[in-house]
Amino acid sequence: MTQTTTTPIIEARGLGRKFVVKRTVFGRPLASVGAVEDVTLRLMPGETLAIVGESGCGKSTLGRLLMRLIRPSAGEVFIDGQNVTNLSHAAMRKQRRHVQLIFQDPYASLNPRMTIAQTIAEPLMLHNIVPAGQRAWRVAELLEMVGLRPEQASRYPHEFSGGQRQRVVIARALASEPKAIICDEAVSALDVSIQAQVLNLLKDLQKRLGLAFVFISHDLGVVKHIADRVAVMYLGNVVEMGTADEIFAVPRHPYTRALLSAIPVAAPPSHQRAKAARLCGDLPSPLSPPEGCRLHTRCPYVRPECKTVSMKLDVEPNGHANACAFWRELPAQDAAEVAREPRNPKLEELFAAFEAMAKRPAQTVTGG
Ligand SMILES: Nc1ncnc2c1ncn2[C@@H]1O[C@H](COP(=O)(O)OP(=O)(O)OP(=O)(O)O)[C@@H](O)[C@H]1O
Repeated sequence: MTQTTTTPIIEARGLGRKFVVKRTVFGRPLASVGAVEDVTLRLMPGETLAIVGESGCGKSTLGRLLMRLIRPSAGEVFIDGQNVTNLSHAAMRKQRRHVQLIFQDPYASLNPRMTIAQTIAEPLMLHNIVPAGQRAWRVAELLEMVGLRPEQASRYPHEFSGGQRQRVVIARALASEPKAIICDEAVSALDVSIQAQVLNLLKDLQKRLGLAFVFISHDLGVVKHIADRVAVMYLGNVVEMGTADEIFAVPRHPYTRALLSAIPVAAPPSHQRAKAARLCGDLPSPLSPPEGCRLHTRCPYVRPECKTVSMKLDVEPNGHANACAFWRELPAQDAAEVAREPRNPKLEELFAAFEAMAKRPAQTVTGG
């Protein structure tokens, strides 16, 4: 079947995943966690969709569902137009070539007994991408693409820094010639300047290869500078989704406002501003999430109806979606206050470096 360029690389329709966390002595499920509930989204070619939210909100589970590493309990996943929800293990292995995953800890995802050349050549062999005689050449080319030197191919992971190891992981992901890469907290463990370099590399690769990214992160400061669109998650649900520009300029959902107001700021927020966006209490247990709107137990704008409303996304004509049934009635000045928050100077530095590097000619990396 010929695909048009408008076919999403990944599409989720009503995707859900429950994990049984307690069973009876006879093995029957007693308690389960709804890690992901009724998520519908699309990743288009060449775009970056960020998935953000607090720890435990279901970001990683959603990432694994999107590449069908785990099976959904509800809904469907399409990769490059093909429904992969119920594909067998073997068929899925072939399809997975199109979507690769990068984790936070590059050391854990590299085999310490394999050289970098062997590591990168593995997917080349597995998917039979280039003939055996051309593999060394392709490994060298991939190393250069991620800013490493071909002569580093014979080294082992422990001989590299954290940033260089993440580059190796990216080279291995690229070896499969994917259409999309899911980056699960891919730069979170790196320090600020190395983060800037790796983010810069990802953006550059996107431009050159037309790659799409799902960028899973708890760090909104980083997301703001890499994402085209953002999906905000709370207790397994997407509560707001829109372009990065809109989400950061006019956050609709109270949870998005709270997340934005939690970005570290240079000056302490005014009492007024902190109150406007502050959530009350702790994150409820995912074992027994609140009925109605999941946020109602913590929302500063809560009203009695919130205990019974559904979490259905209200989609505006421009595609911006948000799950707060009363968002049009929330004080508009609160959104403006949060959107105006000054940013962390350290992050500003990161992005300045980012921009400056984008203007420089490509070079190989000896340090980070
Ligand atoms: N294999 C599993 N078995 C049982 N519960 C799980 C499993 N994987 C995830 N969960 C639960 O599902 C929920 C979502 O977890 P997930 O790791 O997807 O969240 P997250 O937003 O990625 O968090 P973090 O940023 O801390 O990784 C959590 O309550 C978690 O405890």
